[in-house]
Amino acid sequence: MTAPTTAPAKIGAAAALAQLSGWTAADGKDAIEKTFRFADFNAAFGFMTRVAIEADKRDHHPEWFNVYNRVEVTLTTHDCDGVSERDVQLAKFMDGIAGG
Ligand SMILES: C[C@H](O)[C@H](O)[C@H]1CNC2=NC(N)=NC(=O)C2=N1
Repeated sequence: MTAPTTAPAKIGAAAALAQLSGWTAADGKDAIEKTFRFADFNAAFGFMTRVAIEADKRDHHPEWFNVYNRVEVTLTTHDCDGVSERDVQLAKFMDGIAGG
């Protein structure tokens, strides 16, 4: 794990969504959300495992909820109490490995 040394700048959900596809703004807090669907639990959990390893390397972790083949993800940055570029980068990583 590599801890970031400076707090990230808050860019807000709208600025993040302008750089992403399939993500939406969360209700009630500055965060972005996406629901990923996979062929089965094995594929969903494989995705979560790959994301978990990368997220820990980045010291930037998702909120998520999994049932069978569905993974609901919420990204926000606690360190700036809103969406930062770190969320955009993690969202792009997830999109890149999710396929489809
Ligand atoms: C101490 C540790 O570096 C911080 O709490 C990290 C951990 N993971 C994190 N994850 C997210 N999503 N936002 C953060 O601000 C954050 N901060």
